[in-house]
Amino acid sequence: MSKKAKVLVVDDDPLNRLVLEKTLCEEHDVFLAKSAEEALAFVRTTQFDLILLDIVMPVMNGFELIVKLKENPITQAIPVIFISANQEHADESKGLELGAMDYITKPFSASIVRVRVRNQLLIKQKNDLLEMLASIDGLTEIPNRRYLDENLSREWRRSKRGGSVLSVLLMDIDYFKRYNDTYGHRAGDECLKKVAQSLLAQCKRGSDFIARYGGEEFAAILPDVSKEEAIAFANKLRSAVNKLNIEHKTSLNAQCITISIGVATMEDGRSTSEHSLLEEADLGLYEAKEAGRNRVVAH
Ligand SMILES: Nc1nc2c(ncn2[C@@H]2O[C@H](COP(=O)(O)OP(=O)(O)OP(=O)(O)O)[C@@H](O)[C@H]2O)c(=O)[nH]1
Repeated sequence: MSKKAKVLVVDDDPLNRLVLEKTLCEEHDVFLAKSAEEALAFVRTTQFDLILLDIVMPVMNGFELIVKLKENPITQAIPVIFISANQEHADESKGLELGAMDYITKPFSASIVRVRVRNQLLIKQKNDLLEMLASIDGLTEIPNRRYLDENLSREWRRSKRGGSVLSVLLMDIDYFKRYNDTYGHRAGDECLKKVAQSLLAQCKRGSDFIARYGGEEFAAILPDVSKEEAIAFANKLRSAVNKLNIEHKTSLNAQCITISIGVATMEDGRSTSEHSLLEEADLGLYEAKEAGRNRVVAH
C-alpha cells in the first residue's frame, strides 16, 4: 500500500482546523498549524506534499506566507491551496498569481475539498516522477549530469557556509574506445551498466553521491570527506571495478576493465567555485591517465 500524503492545514480558527482535519484525515496524514509562523517552523522539519492555507491570519497572512514558501528552494515545489472566506475575485486571482494551485471559498463542501486535494496530490505525484526521471541516466540507471550539477552546487554552498570539507572524484574507464572497437557498442553499454552499479554499491554513507558524468566518465560527491579519506574511497572504487573482472584483451594496461580517478578536496571553504573543484579533479584524472591508468591521483 502506498504511504499517505502529508497535508499541512494552516488556519488561525480552531474550528476550521478541526473540520479540515476531520475532512481529510481518513485519506492523508494531516498536520495543523495555527499561524503562518508555526507553518514555517513545521516545513523546516517535515516534508509536506500539500498545504491548505487560510488568508486572513494575524501577524503574517496567507499571501505573505506563500511568498516565503515560493522563495525557498526547499518548499517552493509544495502545492498550496488557499481556503478562504474572501470571495472577491481579486483575492482569488492574487492567490493564484502568487503560485497557489487552487482556491476554495468558505463555507466549503467537504467532498469538494477532498476531491481538490486529491487532484493536486495526483499532479504532484506525476511531477515528482518526471523530476526523478529527468535526473536519472537512462542507460546506467544512476543519477545523471544534471542531478550531479544540482547536488554539487548545493553541497559546495553548504561547505562554503559551514567551512566543512568536500571532496569530488572524477572517474574514467581506461581504453574504453578499444573496448567498444573490440567487443561492440552493445557490449560497451553492458560494461558501463556494470561499472556504474559497482560504483553505486560502494556508497555506504547516505551522503555519498555517484553520477554518470557523461560517456564513459563518472563522478562522485563526498560531503565531509577529507582528502585522505577520499583517496582511500577512490581506491576502493577502483578495486571494485577491477574485481568485476570484465575481460578487455585490447587494453594497453591490464587484461580487464580498469578506471582512473582524479580527486579534489575543498578544505576550509577555500575553493573559488564548484567548477574549479571539478577542474582540479579533472587535472588529477589527466595525471592518473598519463602516469599509466588504473590509479588515483589527488590534486
Ligand atoms: N558503448 C558505449 N560507448 C560509449 C558511450 N559513451 C561514450 N562511449 C565511448 O567511450 C569512448 C571513449 O573513448 P576516449 O575518450 O577516446 O577514451 P578511452 O578510449 O577510454 O581512453 P583513455 O580515457 O585515454 O583511457 C568513445 O569511443 C565513446 O564512443 C556509451 O554510452 N556507450
